Amino acid sequence: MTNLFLNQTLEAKRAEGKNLLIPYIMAGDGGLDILEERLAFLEACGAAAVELGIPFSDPVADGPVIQDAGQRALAGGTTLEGVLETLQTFQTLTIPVVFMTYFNPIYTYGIERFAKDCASAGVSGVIIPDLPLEEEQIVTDSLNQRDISHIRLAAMTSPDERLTAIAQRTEGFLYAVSVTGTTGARSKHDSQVKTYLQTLKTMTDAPVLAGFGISAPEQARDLSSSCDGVIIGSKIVDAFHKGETDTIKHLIEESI
Ligand SMILES: O=P(O)(O)OC[C@@H](O)[C@@H](O)c1c[nH]c2ccccc12
Repeated sequence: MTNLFLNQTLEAKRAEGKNLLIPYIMAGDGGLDILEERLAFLEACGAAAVELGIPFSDPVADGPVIQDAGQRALAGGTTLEGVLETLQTFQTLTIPVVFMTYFNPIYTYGIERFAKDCASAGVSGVIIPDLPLEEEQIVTDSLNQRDISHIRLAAMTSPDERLTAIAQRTEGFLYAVSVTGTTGARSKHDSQVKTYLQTLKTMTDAPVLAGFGISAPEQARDLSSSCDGVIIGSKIVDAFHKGETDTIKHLIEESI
């Protein structure tokens, strides 16, 4: 089963006529003791869900801002175990949290144990950027048994046939990677991005969110007009690190 809390929350925001906005933050950047406060802040700003990164030593798809945040989190002693334990201590999560983690930390932790602990920590979904469709079943089955959604990523370079398979299998939402390359703010997107987003919309009933390279409300609204919303990482990670919470509030409020 897919995660109802995530599905219903996204649906409710869409029914209000809002664009979906999912901020990415790195767990443990600034310490795990501020995580609860950050989730509450993002929810109050109007975020639909939060994508929580698990720091990893070899983050192949991360750009420099996210890599640095990961290094800070690792230096502060953040582990997958610690993140799960911290989430367990929170009363109830009133905003859906989805993990963004490479496969290696899950494998090391133990796939079954990971699914079980995510469920008891209230994690709604998981994004695993380096797990190809052909290899995913062992993880997907464990997640689905615990009602955790496996959110798939679509790449602009994939042929239509593969995109269709990804779009049909995705749970919760479809993460439409909207650049070729790593994460990080960019000032503009390829003109083909909107066509790609519209094509993905025809392939699935799940919400489609564009991510990578989005850092301004105009950009977010522009891309959202071709799908259901956007994911913003580097800009938000950087603003939290600098203590610029007003920037985050403004960015979210003006994007949705
Ligand atoms: O930072 P950006 O360009 O706003 O992109 C979001 C991104 O950071 C976040 O979703 C993410 C961080 N690491 C990833 C690895 C793969 C896919 C996605 C991610």
